[in-house]
Amino acid sequence: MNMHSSSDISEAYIALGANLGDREKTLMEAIACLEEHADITVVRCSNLYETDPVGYLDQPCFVNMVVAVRTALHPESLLSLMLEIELRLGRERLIRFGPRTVDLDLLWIEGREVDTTLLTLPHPRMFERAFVLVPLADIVPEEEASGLYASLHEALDQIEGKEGVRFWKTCTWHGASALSGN
Ligand SMILES: Nc1ncnc2c1ncn2[C@@H]1O[C@H](COP(=O)(O)OP(=O)(O)OP(=O)(O)O)[C@@H](O)[C@H]1O
Ligand SMILES: Nc1nc2c(c(=O)[nH]1)N=C(CO)CN2
Repeated sequence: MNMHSSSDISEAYIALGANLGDREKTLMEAIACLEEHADITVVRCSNLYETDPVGYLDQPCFVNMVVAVRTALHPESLLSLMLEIELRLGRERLIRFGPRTVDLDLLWIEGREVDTTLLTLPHPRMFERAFVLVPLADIVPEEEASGLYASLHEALDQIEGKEGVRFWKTCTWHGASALSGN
């Protein structure tokens, strides 16, 4: 039995990044893993951007994107699923801000502010990062009630480093069947 009523469902934004291996394939696999979960529906995907590394410079360019999901999961459960997906896809934590097969960051959940040792929402560095804001702007609707649209565009107007974020490809995500070939 589904224990969640539709009023428990909120929209969440998740940033994805990869700079090792087949970056696009890994990002599509990460989206498939999210969608596989019974309580998550991926509703929008940004374009894919190739981005210069920020923070730790001696590493390959990243591919970054953002997805919007609708979910009945609590924020902490969503985060632990995201960490599990990173591990499943081969992520190792070696250098802070360093190279990674895949990274999933929980950016924003409508109406939720969290500040615990495991989770901070909104993500504390999201408004400083062009590699997050540019793809996020692809998929946040202007009528977004929470004010995210306004905050994001205000930050985007002022932020430096947008030239390090280059459109690469449109997203080819068309549901899990697209990956399995079914
Ligand atoms: N909003 C959030 N999204 C993802 N992780 C978060 C968030 N808030 C707190 N964390 C915590 O941060 C820890 C480290 O995350 P991670 O290794 O992905 O950091 P990072 O990618 O190196 O740096 P950054 O967080 O700046 O992207 C996670 O284990 C998680 O508990
Ligand atoms: N361009 C880019 N740079 C980064 C990224 C990322 O996803 N893209 N992630 C980091 C770790 O949080 C550190 N630096």
